[in-house]
Amino acid sequence: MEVTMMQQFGVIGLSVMGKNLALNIRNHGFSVAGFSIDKPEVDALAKYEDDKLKPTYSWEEFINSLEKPRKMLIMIRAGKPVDMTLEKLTELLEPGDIVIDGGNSNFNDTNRRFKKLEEKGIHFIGMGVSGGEEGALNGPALMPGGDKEAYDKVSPILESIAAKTEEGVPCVAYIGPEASGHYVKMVHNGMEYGIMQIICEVYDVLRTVGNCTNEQMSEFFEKWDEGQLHSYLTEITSKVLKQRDDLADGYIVDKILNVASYKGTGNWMLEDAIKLGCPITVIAEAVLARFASKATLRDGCMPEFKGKVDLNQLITKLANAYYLASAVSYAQGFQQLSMAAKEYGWNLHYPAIAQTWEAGCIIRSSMLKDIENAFNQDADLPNLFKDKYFNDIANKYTTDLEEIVKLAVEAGIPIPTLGAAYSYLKTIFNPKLPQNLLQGQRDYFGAHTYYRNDRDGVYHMEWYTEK
Ligand SMILES: NC(=O)C1=CN([C@@H]2O[C@H](COP(=O)(O)OP(=O)(O)OC[C@H]3O[C@@H](n4cnc5c(N)ncnc54)[C@H](OP(=O)(O)O)[C@@H]3O)[C@@H](O)[C@H]2O)C=CC1
Ligand SMILES: O=C(CO)[C@H](O)[C@H](O)COP(=O)(O)O
Repeated sequence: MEVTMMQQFGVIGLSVMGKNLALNIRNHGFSVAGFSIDKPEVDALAKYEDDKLKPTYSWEEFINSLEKPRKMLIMIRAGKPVDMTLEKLTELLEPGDIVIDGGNSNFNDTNRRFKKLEEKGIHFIGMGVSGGEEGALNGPALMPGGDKEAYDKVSPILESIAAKTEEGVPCVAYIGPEASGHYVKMVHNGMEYGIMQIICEVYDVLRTVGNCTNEQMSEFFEKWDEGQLHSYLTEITSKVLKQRDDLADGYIVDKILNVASYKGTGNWMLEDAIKLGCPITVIAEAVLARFASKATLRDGCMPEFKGKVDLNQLITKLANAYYLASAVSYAQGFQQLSMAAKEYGWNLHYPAIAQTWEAGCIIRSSMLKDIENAFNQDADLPNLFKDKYFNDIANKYTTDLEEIVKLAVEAGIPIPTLGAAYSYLKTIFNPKLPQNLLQGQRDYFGAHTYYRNDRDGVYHMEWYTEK
């Protein structure tokens, strides 16, 4: 009698991410079934079929191939497709089954779906996944949130497929209840937007003020990647800059249209920052810079630097400015996480979150170890720059950031994130902000009241006599 082997895990959606995650799971010794509504995607997976990898061609075949309680990952386009998939799954699943949504879903959607599936006894995990195509296959960073009980049942698979830190720790940690996992991924992506835009501005200063060639810039980023600026984004920037065009002469970076696209996770972070009142200025500028790249009139004069600089000094200052501005992007991300945790009642463990990002993901960098250390020393750190290491780098590098900002202004180069990082640092360490005047204005026109800096209580000034 033929015995049908049941699969330990299932993956729905076999595009770049889903297919590679299915292969990663199989490569780690777990049996996996794959399904997509798109038959060619299943056919592509079928090329790897073996006793641990089963392509399936219908919802029923997929569901019936899974061991109970069923454990599965949805890896499809975020938004309506996820709702449609969950609707189909609720017809077929049983209480106790576990569904993970690994796409970049909006955390508000995840909260809604979590509650809806909970009513049916189905466990729902909203899980951020980072690492792109390559990470999905060889080790992504995973940010699961939802039922802890359900997480414990899938954690052996997740820990096994995740990237590992230098110390061998899997880049996956249970984040917390409800949509906290997708929230953390959203913040990851916001910081990613921030650091990517910072790098673009560094590139702009290098090419305009430093008059550097693509090959030179590529070498600088390569060199930086060997030091404290070591990060995935530094590394790939070096590679992007030196890539030759495959359709014409020259470098591909000079042919790529300079209009930024986005799928919107950074935008969502900004939306929630506004709701929470969180000053994520660098990330906000990075989101807006993508919009601005579409809105530009393109008919003004090109940035031009007429002064003289010592290239070696420029490189050193730029490296320091890049490092410090990246620290601001991370600091703002963690600030939003702590404000969200309070607002939504989540007990987030910041060292574990930093550790999850140390390998496998797009924002991995050597700075994340310093962030992990900072939160290990003080779990309630109100701002990363309160930590000694980050306070020291702010003291050490703010002058260089300031000089880069001045050079960029002199050359007419827009520096929304470098400028925002500078202003943020000048704000958080400033005991003499000018918002006393703003409070006076508000009280003048709207009787909005103000606090005083010399005595307790709430005050209102009779600014003028009624006519
Ligand atoms: N690409 C990346 O680097 C990363 C992506 N992600 C996230 O992972 C998820 C998957 O990403 P990726 O692999 O790039 O693929 P896409 O985001 O391009 O989504 C394509 C997949 O979604 C499926 N799909 C679309 N509509 C439906 C529907 N109505 N019902 C069922 N399936 C549907 C597609 O099937 P069909 O071909 O039939 O349309 C295909 O399998 C997304 O949420 C993405 O944001 C997360 C981290 C990194
Ligand atoms: O999640 C990701 C990386 O971490 C995805 O690549 C995402 O699409 C990036 O965001 P955007 O498309 O808005 O640039």
